[in-house]
Amino acid sequence: MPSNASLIEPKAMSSVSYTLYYGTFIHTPSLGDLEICFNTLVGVTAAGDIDFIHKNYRPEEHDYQTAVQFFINNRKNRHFDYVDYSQDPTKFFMPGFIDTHIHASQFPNIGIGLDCPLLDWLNDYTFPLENKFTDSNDEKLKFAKNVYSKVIQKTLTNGTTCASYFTTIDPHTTNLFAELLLEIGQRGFVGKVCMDHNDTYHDYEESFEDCVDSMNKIIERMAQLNPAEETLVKPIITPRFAPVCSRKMLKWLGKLSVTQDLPIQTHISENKKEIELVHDMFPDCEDYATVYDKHNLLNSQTILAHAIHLTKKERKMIREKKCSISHCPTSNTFISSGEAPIKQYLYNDKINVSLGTDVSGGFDSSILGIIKHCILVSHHLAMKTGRQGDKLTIIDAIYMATQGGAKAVGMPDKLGSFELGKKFDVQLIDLDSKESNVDTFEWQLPTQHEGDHKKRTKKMEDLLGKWIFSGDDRNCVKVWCNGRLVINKMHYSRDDRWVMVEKDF
Ligand SMILES: O=c1[nH]c(=O)c2nc[nH]c2[nH]1
Ligand SMILES: [Zn+2]
Repeated sequence: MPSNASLIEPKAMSSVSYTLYYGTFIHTPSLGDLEICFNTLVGVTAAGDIDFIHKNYRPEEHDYQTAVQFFINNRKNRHFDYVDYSQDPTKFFMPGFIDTHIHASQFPNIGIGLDCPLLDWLNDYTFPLENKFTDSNDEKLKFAKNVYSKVIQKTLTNGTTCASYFTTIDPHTTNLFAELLLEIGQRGFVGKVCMDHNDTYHDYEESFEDCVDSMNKIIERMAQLNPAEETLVKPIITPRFAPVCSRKMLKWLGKLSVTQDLPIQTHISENKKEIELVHDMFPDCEDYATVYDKHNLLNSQTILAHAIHLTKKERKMIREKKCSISHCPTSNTFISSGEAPIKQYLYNDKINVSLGTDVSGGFDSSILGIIKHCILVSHHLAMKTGRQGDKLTIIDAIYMATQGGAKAVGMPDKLGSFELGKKFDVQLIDLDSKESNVDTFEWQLPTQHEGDHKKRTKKMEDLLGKWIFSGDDRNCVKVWCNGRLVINKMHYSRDDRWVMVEKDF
């Protein structure tokens, strides 16, 4: 938001419903930049677009009635909601989290397979589970529906409003997954896993021809599914990782990305044995990144998960091709893959980095959890290297979880922060929610009447630390996706002080 924001004239709008949100809005509009906006009034259209922002709006200083009147007159619309949390210092709005790497089909395996290295972990735990989604008879559809509904609900209740998912090789249950996203109300990129060369586990692979057929099926189905003029679910081209893909398939997928203008996601350089395997399988390619580049799979719409052991040359290539990295610290720790030097990627190599839960290599489906873990892992890396500069800050982590994620999924102008024209994909945090694990004391709260703005801001920054390190899903009390309220835990709360009124001024 511009710091000298004044009442901004909203665009003409014909819809009958409009919502004004008033309270503290916190975001990281650019890397290293945390903005805490107290007493901010945000207007959201029925289509879920932010079309009005007024920072530091004080009813007692401005003519509040006039401002609301302005809305009504300009819209010929007397019906709107007004939601006010401004009096409560423990409540604040944050952009919804964006999880840029998660395997929906692996949700039942959370917590299973500790310390099993990647290639064994895939054969022992992951491929057998994913294979259960194949053959779409009624039983399989029931199985998939159960798992997929749970993972969407779980991530949404943790504040994830958008995610880039891997499903399995199966197109039918992948389409079912997209339908569930729309029904439950989460924005999603849906990746049918492509793998036609699984040398170590032949039970779970597809032929090249089946892959082509399945991709056509999901592209066609998702084009039908979205509501008019909105893209809430979108296919994402998903070669699983180089070791299980033929050159023919990689080449076809690269071409498909261009002809259909579709994003790409895959894994890269997660584990040292995996890197050796790629060198053996693609001896003509200098490194792992070159394998993808040779097949036209690296561009500004590519998300590369893990990227722990990159060479300098690979980092340069990733930067030049404008790919994004999805950092998955929980998974990298759980299956002992390594510590990625994220601070260097962000600030020295100038690569866009986002966060991924990587369920179920990662055991935590909450991006708030991944924020904690990425900071702690970076501290361990700094202790090992002796470089203080390897430590990630809270601001870095929030950025990766929101605006960095928005860039990674190709929606930097629509998601990730509070700006005019962006979508209202938002979470309401309440540190004082029912059964909250966060303890706050009266003297730690930034109040309206705090004369000193700096002091109030510092107190809010401290509260952010409390939320990140001792908070959890219980503090994420409301979630909106595309302006639609999709999670509401405040129905029965004694402390529910929000008001929703339809006034006739
Ligand atoms: O963490 C991971 N999870 C997976 O499912 C996978 N497949 C290839 N490489 C992978 N890494
Ligand atoms: Zn993964």
